[in-house]
Amino acid sequence: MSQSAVAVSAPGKVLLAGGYLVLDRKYNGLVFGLDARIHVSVKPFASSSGVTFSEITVKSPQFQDAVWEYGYRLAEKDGGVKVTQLRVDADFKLNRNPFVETALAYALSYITSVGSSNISPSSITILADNDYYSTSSASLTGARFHDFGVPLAKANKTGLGSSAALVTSFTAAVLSYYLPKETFDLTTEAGKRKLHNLAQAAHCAAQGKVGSGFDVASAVYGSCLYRRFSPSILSAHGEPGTPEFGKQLVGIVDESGANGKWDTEIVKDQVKVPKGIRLVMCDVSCGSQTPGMVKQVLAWRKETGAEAENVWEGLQNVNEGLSRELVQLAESGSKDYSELKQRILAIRRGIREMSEQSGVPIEPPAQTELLDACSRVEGVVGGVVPGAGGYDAVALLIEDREEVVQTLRELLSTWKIEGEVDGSMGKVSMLRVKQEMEGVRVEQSSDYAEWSE
Ligand SMILES: Nc1ncnc2c1ncn2[C@@H]1O[C@H](COP(=O)(O)OP(=O)(O)OP(=O)(O)O)[C@@H](O)[C@H]1O
Ligand SMILES: C[C@@](O)(CCOP(=O)(O)O)CC(=O)O
Repeated sequence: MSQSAVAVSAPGKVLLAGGYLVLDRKYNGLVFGLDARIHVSVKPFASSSGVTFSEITVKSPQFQDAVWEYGYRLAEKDGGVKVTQLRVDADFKLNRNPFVETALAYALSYITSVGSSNISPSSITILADNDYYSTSSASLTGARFHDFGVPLAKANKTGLGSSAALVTSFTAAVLSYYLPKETFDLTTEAGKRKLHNLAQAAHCAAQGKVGSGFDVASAVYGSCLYRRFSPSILSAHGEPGTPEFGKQLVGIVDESGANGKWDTEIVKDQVKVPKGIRLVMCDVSCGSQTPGMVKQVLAWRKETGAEAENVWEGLQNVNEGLSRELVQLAESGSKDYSELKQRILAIRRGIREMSEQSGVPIEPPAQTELLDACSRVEGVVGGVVPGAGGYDAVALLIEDREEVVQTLRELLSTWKIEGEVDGSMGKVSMLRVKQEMEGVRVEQSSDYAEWSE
C-alpha cells in the first residue's frame, strides 16, 4: 500500500454540440475539456495526539464550513465499505456532500475488493480552479486558488461540470493513494478505463440518475467525440453496504461482471481545434434556471415520434459537420472560416427548431440576441448555447487574437439579459477558460502543500 502523498487533477467540460442527442446511444456529442481543473490531493492523516482513528477527512478550503469527516468500515457479506459522516457533537447538523461521500464509498469499496482491506487514515484536499465559480473581478486577489468566502452551497457555479471533475479527480487520487501501481496506474489506458467506469458509477449514484456521462468521460479523456454507455450497465447494482456490492462493483469496473464490457465510445482524433482558433465560455447570470428541461424535451420526443426524430437526425448531421470542418481546418492550416461559420449557424437553426417544437427554451430569444451580437464582432466565428442550453451560458469559437477578446469583453460588459422566471436582468461575463485536449493528469502533490495543511 502506497503511503506517499498523491495529487491528481481533472478538467471541466463544455458540450459544444450534441446536447440531448447524446443521451441516446444512436447519436454522439462533441465535448471539449477545459483548462479549468479540479485538483485533489491525498496524504497520510497527521494525528496531533498520536492516537489514530479510522477516519478520512476531506476539505475544500476555498469555502466556509467545507470539512467533511468520515468513519469507514468493511461491511459484512461482501458489501464493500460503508462510510459514515462523523458528527462533532450530537446537535451538530450534518453538512453533507453527496458527491464526495459517494465517491469515497465507491473508491474504498473497490480498493478493499481488489487490494488490501487495511485502509489507513488519510487527509484529502479539494481545490477548484477559480473559473468554476463566478465572483466580482474586484474580489479576485490573484491567488492561485481563490478563497470564495461563502459556503459551497452559496457559490455561483459557472456550469463547467464541477461535480464530474471532482468525482473523477477524487476517485483517481484515492485509488492511486491506496492501490499499488500494478493494480491501478492512472498513466496507462487500462488505468484510465477503470477510472472512467468507477467514476461514472459513483457520479450516477450521487446524482441519483444515469445521465449521458459525457462530463465524466471528458474529465477522464479530455476533448473527444463521445458516444454514451448503455444505461443498463449501471442499473442493477446495489449500494455500498448491501450484500455483494463489492463483487458487483468489481464486475462493473473491471468489466468482468454479467454486463461485460462497457460500450462507451471515445474518439479523440476527430476532435481538433485549428491553430489560431480558440473556444471562449461566457457565463450568463440570470437568477433563473430551468429545471426539468431534459425531462420535457425527452417527453416531447417520445410523444412526437417521427417528427422529433427528424429534428434529431438533422442535428446529428450538422453536429458531425462541425467536427469534420474543425478537423479539416486543423489539418489543412487554412484560415478561411466561412464554412465553419455556416456549420455553427446550421447547428443553431437545428437547436431553435428543437426549442420551438418542444416548447423548451433551449436557445431562448434572449440568447439568440446575445449570440447574434457576439457573432457580429470581427474575429468571432460563431457561438452556440452549450449542453442543455437555456439561459446559463454561451460558448463561442473566436480567432485567438487579443483584440477580438478585448472587443468581446467590451460588448459583454454592458450587456443585460432578461431572466426567464422573474424578468430579472442578468449579466454576461467572459470566463478565462479555453479548450484543453488532455484529461485526467497526475500532479505534484508538493504544489498543493500550502492549501492542504
Ligand atoms: N470545490 C468543491 N469542493 C467540494 N465539493 C464540490 C466542489 N465542487 C463541486 N462539489 C460537489 O459537486 C456539487 C455540484 O454539482 P452539480 O452537479 O450541482 O454541479 P456541476 O457539476 O457544476 O453542474 P453543471 O453540470 O451544470 O456544470 C456540489 O454540491 C458538491 O457536492
Ligand atoms: C442535456 C444533456 O445532453 C447535456 C447537459 O449538459 P450541461 O449539464 O448543460 O453541460 C444531458 C446529458 O447529456 O446528460
